[in-house]
Amino acid sequence: MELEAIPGVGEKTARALRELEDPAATVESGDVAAIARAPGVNEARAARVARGAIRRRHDDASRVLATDRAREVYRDALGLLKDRTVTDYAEKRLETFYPSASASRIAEAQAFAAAATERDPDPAVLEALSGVEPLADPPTVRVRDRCLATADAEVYARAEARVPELSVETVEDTRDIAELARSYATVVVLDEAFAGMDVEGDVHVRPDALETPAATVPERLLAFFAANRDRLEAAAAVHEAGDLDAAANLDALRDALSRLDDDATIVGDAELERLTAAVDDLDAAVSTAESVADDHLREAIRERDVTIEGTDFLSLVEQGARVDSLLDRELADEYDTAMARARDHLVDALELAPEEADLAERVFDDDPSFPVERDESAVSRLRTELSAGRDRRAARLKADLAADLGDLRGPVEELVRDALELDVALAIARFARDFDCVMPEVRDPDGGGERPEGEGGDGEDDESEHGGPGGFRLEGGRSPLLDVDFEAIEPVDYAVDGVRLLSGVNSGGKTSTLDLVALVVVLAQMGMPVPAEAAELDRFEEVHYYAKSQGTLDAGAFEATLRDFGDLVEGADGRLVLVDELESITEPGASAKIIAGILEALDDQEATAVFVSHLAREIREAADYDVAVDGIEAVGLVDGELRVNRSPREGHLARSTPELIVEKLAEDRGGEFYGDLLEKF
Ligand SMILES: Nc1ncnc2c1ncn2[C@@H]1O[C@H](COP(=O)(O)OP(=O)(O)OP(=O)(O)O)[C@@H](O)[C@H]1O
Repeated sequence: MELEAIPGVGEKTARALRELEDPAATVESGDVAAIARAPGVNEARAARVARGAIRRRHDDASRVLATDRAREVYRDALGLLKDRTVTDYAEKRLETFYPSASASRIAEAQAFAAAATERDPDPAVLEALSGVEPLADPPTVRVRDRCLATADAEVYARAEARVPELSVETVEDTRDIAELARSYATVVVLDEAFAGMDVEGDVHVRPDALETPAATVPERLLAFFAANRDRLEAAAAVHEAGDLDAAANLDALRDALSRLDDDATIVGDAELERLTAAVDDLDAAVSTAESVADDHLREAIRERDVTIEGTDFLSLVEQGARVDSLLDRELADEYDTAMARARDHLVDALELAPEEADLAERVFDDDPSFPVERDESAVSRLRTELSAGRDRRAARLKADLAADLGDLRGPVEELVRDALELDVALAIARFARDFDCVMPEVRDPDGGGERPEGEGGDGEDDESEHGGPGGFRLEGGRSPLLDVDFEAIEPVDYAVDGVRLLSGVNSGGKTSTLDLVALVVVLAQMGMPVPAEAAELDRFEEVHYYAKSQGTLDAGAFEATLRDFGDLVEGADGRLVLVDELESITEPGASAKIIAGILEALDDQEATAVFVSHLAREIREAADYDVAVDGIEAVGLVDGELRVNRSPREGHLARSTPELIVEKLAEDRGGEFYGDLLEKF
């Protein structure tokens, strides 16, 4: 796949993405964390790349969010979903859901969301999710006791790239290899040509060494698992808490992790621990053994009467002869016992194995002396033997563990990804539960689906080819973005096909209705469930939502706004237009005319539009066609408070707040003035 063909991926990003192991598959996977492993690509950029890949897959060039307010609603919708994630990953991954005009993309996202809403957001799973993060690549470990050797320049370059942990050395002949074997504990020769050579030391000819990194540098796998231990354990806990099928064998994973220390060394092997301790404690144990022998001899000498013959005494005095000979003669048995005790101490303290004990024997020789003296060269031989044993054991255990971890490497990647994706699904599930959502029906505007049925619609043309204006139908919609507790929100029913004016009392909920419609449409085209009892809508190409302007515009801003609407009415088919009190941009008379003109143009194009306005009557008069007006009705004034029916009534011009107040005064007070006033409405 040409990475540059993905919308939003330039040359630089493509170059970074090519550093990934399998760029095309990674980008297609939508795995934001995996994409973000490309150098210099942060998670926000990764989400954009994933979105671009989705667009490309669905040949989706749509830009549904056509205005600032529409984009704001999308951000709010996304925010509601993101608020329900546990991991940063899920937050970013949710950004790959965007309102689309592509039927296949919406269907794909709906399938994901529908499966997600089946999930049970179990608190134990959510708790476990808090420890899950994308797997990290630890920094390269340098291994200094092993090297790679080759005579081939190409192999050299490949080795440097593939196994950065080891030094790569150039060799020409076996002499060079023998030289290396003196500086490194292990030499791995990469060229077949050297097979069968006879070189002293730990030298292996392994032409496949670059293809089998687990065997060549087990440290790499160990470091990876050690660095990711917490994440792996958390991902395992998520699967267990949720009773989910795990991509990796969790027992095998736990067993492998229990053999691995945080610094990527081996733990839990008694033999390795014994050998490590023996090397570390060797000097101290030899000193203690000397003391044990000395104590014994000191005790023996103290309790012994020694008779020295005159000649011996003379030779002691005259020739400086050592007292050892005396010891040898007089205390031979005691000396043997002292030596035996010293050796026993060494064997016991260091827990030496029989073949090591043989070497320990030689640390204390049979030449009598007091104080007892160790044989340094024997100590050094013992140390070399123990260290070599320890290193051999560690290397074997590392290789064994790396082999086990190698089998788990792919599966744990999936295990963690599944846990993170579960967080995405659970966020959607929680959103759907928290706001009593339903999966909307998103219809193909060019036919196929049913037409929206407005209030009073007879549904007779249900089977007909879908032509004419588009629309939406909402039942029991409740916007979580309203400034009211969700439980206190009154459900709204509203069905629109074509162009409508929405009238209504002040604070009746007109703006809130536009917000609800925009939110439902944006969520629906993201493929998400929507906060309603039932919802169906045409798939809109663009959503143009204009919020109420703050006061009258000056001439320049007014002209700019008019130009916006000029572009709008000349735009593409399949638009949803939501406009809140456009009249506030200029004086009421002019506003009514302008709005009427825009409505006419939109009606001609069979767009779907809702214009909130207090000038419904004036607009209707100014328009050259019969403008449909819906109304949010006041049911009455109770204790000075308006009671409203939040669901707009179709074909009904709602009475305004002033009219209601005049009516109330006419009723309460009577008299000609209020009666005449009322008649003017
Ligand atoms: N469905 C609803 N359920 C509960 N309260 C609502 C609902 N819709 C609106 N409200 C309340 O009414 C308030 C006013 O709503 P909104 O701003 O939508 O009215 P409006 O008709 O646009 O008012 P205005 O004519 O002054 O612009 C909201 O802030 C909210 O508190």
